[in-house]
Amino acid sequence: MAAPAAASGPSLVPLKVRGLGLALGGKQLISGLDLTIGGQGITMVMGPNGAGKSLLLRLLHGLIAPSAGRICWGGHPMSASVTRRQALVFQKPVLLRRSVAANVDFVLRARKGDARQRDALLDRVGLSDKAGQAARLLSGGEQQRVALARALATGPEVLLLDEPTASLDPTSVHLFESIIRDTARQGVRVIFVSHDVGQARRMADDVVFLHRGRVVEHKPAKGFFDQPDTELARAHLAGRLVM
Ligand SMILES: Nc1ncnc2c1ncn2[C@@H]1O[C@H](COP(=O)(O)OP(=O)(O)OP(=O)(O)O)[C@@H](O)[C@H]1O
Repeated sequence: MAAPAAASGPSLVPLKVRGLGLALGGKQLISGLDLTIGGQGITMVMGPNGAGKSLLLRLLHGLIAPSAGRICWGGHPMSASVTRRQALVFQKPVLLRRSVAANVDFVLRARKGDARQRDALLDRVGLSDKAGQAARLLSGGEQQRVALARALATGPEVLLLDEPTASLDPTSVHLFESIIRDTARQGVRVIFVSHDVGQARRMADDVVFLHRGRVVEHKPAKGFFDQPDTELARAHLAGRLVM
């Protein structure tokens, strides 16, 4: 399937997936999945509930091992050194019972980062004024921005996002999206799972549409939204696709 390219910018780590399969609990959840992402811009992953979007992100981040096939990032097969250059943000923020600043410091320390970098990261996610507060007492949107600051603190080449704004209000969503756009412009490959068609339209340079553990379409965003190739994608966009 053709992999699209968007605006010019710093070159991003390419992804090549071939014949990916995953069986769990006796069920074949992903099979024969091929995907090439080599262009610029943000890739949105869409598909109905249970399509395999979260499993695909976990496979791409090396959290689970495939039953078949291979995944190469920048020409390198999955390994600890590949995944160290990636970060994954989940729908529910995973934070330490510490202050906002300490949450970011914890990640930075492993990378020999300093307080100046932490302050810059908190500024980037709009949380400078909350640095001393307990992270777990922040609002959901603020906690998700702490999670994003922690992800960015790792200096990732690849940022994987699994419905990170699903429980945020529109203002928090807007802020989160603008940070992601800036991050992508600065040379980070962003792969973003979302159920929200409006968000996918706002964010996507290309769209990967999954159904039943397979890539059904991978197209530049405009083509996908204006003229999907398949009835499955048309049905999904119209809100009438069931598994
Ligand atoms: N550990 C597991 N063992 C067995 N089945 C699993 C496991 N994890 C996920 N599944 C199944 O795999 C399928 C794909 O799950 P996945 O979470 O990737 O879907 P998704 O596309 O992210 O869905 P949603 O939009 O609802 O979050 C689902 O049918 C799910 O029940």
